[in-house]
Amino acid sequence: MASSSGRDNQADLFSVPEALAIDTSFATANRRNLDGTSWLEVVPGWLTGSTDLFEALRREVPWKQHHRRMFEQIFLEPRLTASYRSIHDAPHPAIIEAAQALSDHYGVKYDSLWMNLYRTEEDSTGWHRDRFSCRRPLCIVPVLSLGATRRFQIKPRSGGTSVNVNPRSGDLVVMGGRSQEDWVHGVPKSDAACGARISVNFQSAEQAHRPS
Ligand SMILES: O=C(O)CCC(=O)C(=O)O
Ligand SMILES: [Fe+2]
Repeated sequence: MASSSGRDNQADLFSVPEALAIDTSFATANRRNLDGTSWLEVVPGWLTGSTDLFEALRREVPWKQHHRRMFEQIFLEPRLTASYRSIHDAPHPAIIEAAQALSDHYGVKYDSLWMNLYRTEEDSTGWHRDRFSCRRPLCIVPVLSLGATRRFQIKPRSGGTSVNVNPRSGDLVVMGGRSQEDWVHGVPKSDAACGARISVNFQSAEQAHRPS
């Protein structure tokens, strides 16, 4: 009897959702230089309890699919997006806490958000620079991944092989230095079936030269 109730307790323990928490020490941060002036940092497990945050954002954010004009043609973007011009309107308190931790750590005031919802492996973001949110040569752009693991790629604007990372739910990917000037990044479609992924891009008026 004792052992079977012990087992039950253990099963209960494992089903308890992890509390939402941010590693404000950035202890797992791993920075690599892309070249002499650009860098990419990955912080595995930066946010714990990310599944709850993923579910809340998926449910509560007013996701929309937008058209985009490219080469005189109009495309429906292969993903859903949402933007929050003020961090104070963020759809979950953990996002505000995350922005504060990022601002403290990277010395950039993150005050607005851009989010992507990749519904399935068919959704993607093409190669691009964050031109409108980064108008100064040196920028630091943190991107928090939630939900399914997808490939994030970055390659020199002038051509060359890409650096690939596969951020898991709760991992942070940070582009820094001249990476928005000299590099392009994207999230390609996946060959393997997968669930939904949300990426939260932290933006800053000071990097966009916008009055905050
Ligand atoms: O989903 C990602 O990891 C990156 C998204 C991105 O680069 C963007 O929205 O500008
Ligand atoms: Fe981007």
